[in-house]
Amino acid sequence: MGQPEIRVQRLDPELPLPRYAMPGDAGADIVTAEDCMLLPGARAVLPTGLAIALPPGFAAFVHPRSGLAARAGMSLVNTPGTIDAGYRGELKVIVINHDPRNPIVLHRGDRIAQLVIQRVESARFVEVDALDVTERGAGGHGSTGGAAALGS
Ligand SMILES: O=c1ccn([C@H]2C[C@H](O)[C@@H](COP(=O)(O)OP(=O)(O)OP(=O)(O)O)O2)c(=O)[nH]1
Ligand SMILES: [Mg+2]
Repeated sequence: MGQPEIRVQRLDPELPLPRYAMPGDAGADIVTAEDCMLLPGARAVLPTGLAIALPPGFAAFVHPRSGLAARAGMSLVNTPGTIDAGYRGELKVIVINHDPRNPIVLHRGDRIAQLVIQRVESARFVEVDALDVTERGAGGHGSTGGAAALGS
């Protein structure tokens, strides 16, 4: 399959297009258009200066960056954020500071998240009276065991 082409509008012409840091990367980095200081536990909705037109049958997912997560405790509230194919508004990133002690300072132009472009299915939801029988059945939420014990 060829590389899909995605039209991007720079709402803020000084900021870069989404960019894969290395060839073959899954995530293309996107930046914040605004400075921001996140106190411990705080969140913010950050503009990116980008709008995109995904082709039908695609979605983009806004994922955290592991470096910022490991170094500073930053994540996204709704990770991964879902960008619908029909959305033409500005891409926003909903960041959160999970560090219990230290604030996180972000500057305009900092790479704060990464966009993963994926093909997705649009399903038909068909109502039935009963579902087919499977080995798992209704077991979930740790039903197969092996979960780490909670600390006391
Ligand atoms: O991290 C995100 C998540 C979503 N969006 C935009 C694109 C997406 O297509 C739209 C709606 O997102 P979602 O469906 O997750 O939010 P909702 O609360 O269900 O809003 P809506 O009722 O508009 O669908 O908001 C972003 O810019 N960033
Ligand atoms: Mg929605």
